Amino acid sequence: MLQLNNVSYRKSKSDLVNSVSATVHAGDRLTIFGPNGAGKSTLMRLMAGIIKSTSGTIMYNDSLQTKNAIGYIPQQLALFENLTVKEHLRFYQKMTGNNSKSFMNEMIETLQLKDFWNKQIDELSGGMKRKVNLAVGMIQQPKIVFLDEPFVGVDLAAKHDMLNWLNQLNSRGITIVFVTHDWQVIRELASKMWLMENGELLQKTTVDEVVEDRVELTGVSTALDKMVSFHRT
Ligand SMILES: Nc1ncnc2c1ncn2[C@@H]1O[C@H](COP(=O)(O)OP(=O)(O)OP(=O)(O)O)[C@@H](O)[C@H]1O
Repeated sequence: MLQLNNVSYRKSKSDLVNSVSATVHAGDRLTIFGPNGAGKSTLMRLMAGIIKSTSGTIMYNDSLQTKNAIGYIPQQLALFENLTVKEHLRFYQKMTGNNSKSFMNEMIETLQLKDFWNKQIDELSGGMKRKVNLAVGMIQQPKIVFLDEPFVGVDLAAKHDMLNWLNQLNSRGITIVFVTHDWQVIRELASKMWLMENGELLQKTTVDEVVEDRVELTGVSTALDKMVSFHRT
């Protein structure tokens, strides 16, 4: 579905992403894992087409070359403080041209947005805003979605709603690529895992292999080794 060939991204004389080659397949549930500053967000932004690689190529298959096929949900909330939840979703619905009532209803239902449907964004808690941020990013019904730390500050109940919906979408074929430091989310949402450090993609593995200690980590820092070992069963 998406293939990276020796992709690098250089800024201020350093390689934030260094010669990454990998493939994302249709239907994947992939997490990119690694310490702060590893280059995870930068790699996702490259894949989502938000920034352009300095060298190397990213090939998208035909299904990703259609309008609205690629979704990106940034870590920074991109919401208008003085619009209500309803106004937000109607606005983005118009912008993306996705008028599917059933999708909108499913989203409202699963994310339980009705509870604060007519509230302005500046009246919402951080966790509620995250739900709206997710809804706004998904309204175009992308074929692949990149989510950067979508669960920061989200309580367990809201997290459950969001995970439930993302898993539903994935079971209908949407490819999910995300970054998080939240291991509970990784266990519930990811199947594949890329381990990243210092701009390099060190290992392509699976969550099961990591938690069951079936992956041999070579050339990783103590920090990454610790981050992985903490979560072994
Ligand atoms: N615009 C920029 N210019 C220069 N350096 C940058 C820029 N954006 C990010 N960086 C640096 O690139 C490196 C990778 O950043 P990135 O945000 O991709 O890492 P990350 O793995 O997502 O980190 P975190 O887990 O903390 O979110 C960091 O060292 C960061 O300081």
